[in-house]
Amino acid sequence: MIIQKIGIIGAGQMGNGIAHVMALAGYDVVLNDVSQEALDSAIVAIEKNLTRQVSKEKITSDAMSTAMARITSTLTLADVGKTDLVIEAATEREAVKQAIFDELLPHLQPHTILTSNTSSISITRLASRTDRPERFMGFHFMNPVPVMQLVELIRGIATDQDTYAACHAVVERLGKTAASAEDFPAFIVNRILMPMINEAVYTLYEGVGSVQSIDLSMKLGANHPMGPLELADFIGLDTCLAIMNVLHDGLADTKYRPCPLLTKYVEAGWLGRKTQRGFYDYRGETPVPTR
Ligand SMILES: CC(=O)CC(=O)SCCNC(=O)CCNC(=O)[C@H](O)C(C)(C)COP(=O)(O)OP(=O)(O)OC[C@H]1O[C@@H](n2cnc3c(N)ncnc32)[C@H](O)[C@@H]1OP(=O)(O)O
Ligand SMILES: NC(=O)C1=CN([C@@H]2O[C@H](COP(=O)(O)OP(=O)(O)OC[C@H]3O[C@@H](n4cnc5c(N)ncnc54)[C@H](OP(=O)(O)O)[C@@H]3O)[C@@H](O)[C@H]2O)C=CC1
Repeated sequence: MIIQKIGIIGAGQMGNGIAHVMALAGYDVVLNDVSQEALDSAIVAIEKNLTRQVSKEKITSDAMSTAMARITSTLTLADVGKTDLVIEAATEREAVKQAIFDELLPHLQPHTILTSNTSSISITRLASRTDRPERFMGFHFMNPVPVMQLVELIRGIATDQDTYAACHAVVERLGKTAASAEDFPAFIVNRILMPMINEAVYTLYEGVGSVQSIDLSMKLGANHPMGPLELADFIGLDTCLAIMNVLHDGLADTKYRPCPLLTKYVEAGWLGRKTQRGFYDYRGETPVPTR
């Protein structure tokens, strides 16, 4: 099947990154969110990130303006229904995603493929609540989307081969690489990455190291591009906690117990970069550790 028009639900850091790479690859994009403010900030972020690519001579300014012209934004989910492929990238809460699908389904064309960028939630369970489990799958980008090469593709129990092949072809047109993951809690990347981040928070909680020494150790001692606490702030502490809860509930093993300190930060609304405060405070010129 030919995919040309792509609907993206949720215009946060992932939604805007997905819109960016899709438009640059020549797809028409319809970007949806619940607030005009979120849509406006997404367009500003896409412009800024494309400009960065132009200044580094990765893309031409013509390619940038063509890509910007391919993106339309809307507050109405019905507009998203008129696309060939929908990628849901709203907040990592199952109830939020299910409510979106309930509202979207009556507007979808019969051929539309429905996918979720979820970091952890069961694709089979999300699909079972829709009218098209065979045309539903996980389409999991990594952050920052314009930079990271990988996309995890996750089949639910009912996903058919045509759907998988169509999504795989989109990943190839983006110039990215697909890895196939089975539908178990948090799939591959987050099954491995998130317990490491959670362990870094325990290391802080138990006083083994400060924010700075933990991040420095993993950057200089294990050659990670970002320390685990810096990365947690980058991903969003609410998203990290949500993923740990899915692992803990779904695999019923205490090794996935979210660190109480991670819960405390989320309860404080200190969600990392997106709220300007997390394990670091980003309100000044340079990030300052909060512990
Ligand atoms: C939670 C989940 O479900 C799954 C996940 O996504 S887990 C998170 C996965 N992501 C990671 O692990 C990211 C780890 N961090 C990194 O790889 C790097 O720190 C980073 C790529 C984010 C930034 O790298 P850096 O060297 O510190 O910064 P910087 O030099 O500014 O950026 C590197 C390149 O990316 C580009 N870049 C960074 N962010 C960008 C963006 N949003 N849009 C476009 N380009 C971007 C820069 O222009 C730069 O390009 P060049 O190499 O051509 O110069
Ligand atoms: N952060 C990361 O590193 C990664 C995240 N993901 C996944 O991508 C998804 C989005 O994450 P991320 O972009 O980081 O989150 P953000 O918090 O940055 O963005 C989520 C966006 O979804 C919006 N939203 C909430 N409810 C609805 C709704 N009913 N309809 C439309 N939009 C809605 C939010 O609006 P408001 O703010 O007003 O609530 C917000 O703008 C999650 O499933 C996450 O697990 C996947 C890979 C990496």
